[in-house]
Amino acid sequence: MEGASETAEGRTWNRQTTQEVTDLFNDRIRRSLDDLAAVTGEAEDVRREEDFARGTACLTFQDVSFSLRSKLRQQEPKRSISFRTISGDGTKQILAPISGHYEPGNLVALMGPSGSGKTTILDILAGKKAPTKGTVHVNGRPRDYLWNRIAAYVPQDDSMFAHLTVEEVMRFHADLKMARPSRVTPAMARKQMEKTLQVFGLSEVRSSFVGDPALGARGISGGQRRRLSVARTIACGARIMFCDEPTSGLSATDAEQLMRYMRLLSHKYSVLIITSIHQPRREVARLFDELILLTSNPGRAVYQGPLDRLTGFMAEVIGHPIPVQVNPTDFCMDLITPGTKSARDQDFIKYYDEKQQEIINARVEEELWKERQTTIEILQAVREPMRVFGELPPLRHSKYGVSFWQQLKVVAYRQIRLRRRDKMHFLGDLIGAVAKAVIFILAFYEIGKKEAPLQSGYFFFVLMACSIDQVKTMPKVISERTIMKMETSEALYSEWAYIIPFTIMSLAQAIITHAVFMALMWPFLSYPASLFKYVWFWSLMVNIVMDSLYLMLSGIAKDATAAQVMSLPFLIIFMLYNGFTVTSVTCPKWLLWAIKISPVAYAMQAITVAASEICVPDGPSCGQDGLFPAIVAHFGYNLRPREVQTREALMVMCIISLLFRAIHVVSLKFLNNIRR
Ligand SMILES: Nc1ncnc2c1ncn2[C@@H]1O[C@H](COP(=O)(O)OP(=O)(O)OP(=O)(O)O)[C@@H](O)[C@H]1O
Repeated sequence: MEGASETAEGRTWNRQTTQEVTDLFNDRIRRSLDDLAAVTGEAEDVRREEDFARGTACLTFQDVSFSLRSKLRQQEPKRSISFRTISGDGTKQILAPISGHYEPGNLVALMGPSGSGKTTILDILAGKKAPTKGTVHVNGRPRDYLWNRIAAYVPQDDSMFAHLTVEEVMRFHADLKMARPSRVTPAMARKQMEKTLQVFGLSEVRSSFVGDPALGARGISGGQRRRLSVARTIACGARIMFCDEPTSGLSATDAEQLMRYMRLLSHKYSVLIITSIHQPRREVARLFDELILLTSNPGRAVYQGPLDRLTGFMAEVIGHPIPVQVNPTDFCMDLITPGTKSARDQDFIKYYDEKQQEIINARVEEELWKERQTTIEILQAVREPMRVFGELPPLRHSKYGVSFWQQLKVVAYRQIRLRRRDKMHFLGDLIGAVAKAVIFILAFYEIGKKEAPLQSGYFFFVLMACSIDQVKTMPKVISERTIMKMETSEALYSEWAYIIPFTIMSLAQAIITHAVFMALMWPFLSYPASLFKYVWFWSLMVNIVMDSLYLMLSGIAKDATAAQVMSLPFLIIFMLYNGFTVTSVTCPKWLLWAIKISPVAYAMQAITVAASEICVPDGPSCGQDGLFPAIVAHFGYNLRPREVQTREALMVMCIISLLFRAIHVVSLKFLNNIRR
């Protein structure tokens, strides 16, 4: 198919039979694997596939730097601070200005000692972190809203849902990033995914759960998680990829296989891949085309250029020829790591500042003026060869690869699956509801036959139990949030596609478990059935409002401990000013607002008033002592007509709940972003 006219071929191919399309597709898959076997790191080891190497993107960055406001200045004596890292205005330089230009079809290694700013520069180039100064351009233009459609990022930590299989993780990403041509059947897509899994050595574990050692959920190994993290990103078909230490935790053989595939990808399809890596062995190092060497204190570039020129550079410029039997990257790292016995970082810096920087700056200036494809043109070009396999949906002018409905469908389906799989989550809730019901039955058995004041105590404790019921969900919601943040920062889906199904499902779960609690407990209380709807409804309302509170805090807080601490003032106000222990009669006037916003107070009032009407001396067993009217008066529940009270209670509870949920949405969108 190489070299043919795209439109002519496109028309011809579209007239092909389904069998021919399938054969073509399978042939491509097979050839990819054959090509991988040929990757050696020699020049021309990989042949560029012209048809599928369209839509190319180069990356240019100019004087990119990153600094932080430093607290060290106030804490440490001035002499102990390196003059190079803390400037006069108290900022700490993490990354000194660096410029560069990288062409498509290159595999670029980013190396440097720990803390030299490799992650920082990757984050800046990938658009995860704003630089303090400097600009990043793609094809000579600032990155636009379509950036995440052509770029992908593999972070250092592999945050994934424990209860998804390897295959499902892969499919989730592909379904949200790639539009599938009409004649590519699910079976064909699966075959392609299997190829990727095979390349990454994951075929054997394709049906295994990812797992999470922190949660005690068994799953694939750490190295397999790392490979999956890279594989799912690669499967998204990005034109520029950033990988933060993709080989960490991998065996030498696995690391080599991974980097060989990256070389294949970059050379065959003209993808630009920039990856940080810690001292690769010789066989891996030779797979890279370009090298960016950084040193630390502060992080700064000391060499930028082709990797195969490193040996000459070391001998001629630095005056340290690389011994034949020594790994060149190990040798370099020893020299550029400040503070070591063999450190020659100052020689590197001197040469870089005096000679190399000027050449790089001139190149960057020149490249920025060249006319290249816009992002939308890149996306159009990438689609063209795909027409071989059928029609594609219209190109979306959006940062997301698929429509909102498709995002919603894929994300909701995953959430349903996770809830179904994470049996302990739902079952735990159900068991909790049953246990709570048993405790209440033991404590309040036939409470309906007892004195009215004791019955008020029962109402109060039901509401208390419903108030703190959902507090346990916060740690889980926060850990899910981290994954969601990671995924939305990659523009896999919008926050709404996560929030809508999440809200519906957590609400449904709360309603079901609350109903179980109430239904189990009620028959043992000797209350008339007519009171059930009031106790059930108002305690459910309290449950829902408090659930919104915990969700809001889970969106705002940095971690679960912070969320629990932040919940205390709310719990004190809502649960102390509850119209029972503190009533509108006993409360100081200036604190009446606390009762006015407490959902527990409204629910307590509504249930007691309903009980006073149902539980009368001549009526059902409850309230035979005739004390309910006195209790209603004592707590000041009779100050306004019941309809007004009900309307006000519903309004306040709905407003508070909506307010909390709105803050939850805003915080999910804007707070706790990944690496900003
Ligand atoms: N937001 C931040 N707040 C505080 N310190 C930061 C921040 N970002 C970066 N740093 C500091 O900047 C330095 C460089 O960090 P970075 O993670 O980029 O280094 P690295 O080369 O990737 O390190 P490693 O190889 O250990 O992953 C480190 O000392 C780090 O603590």
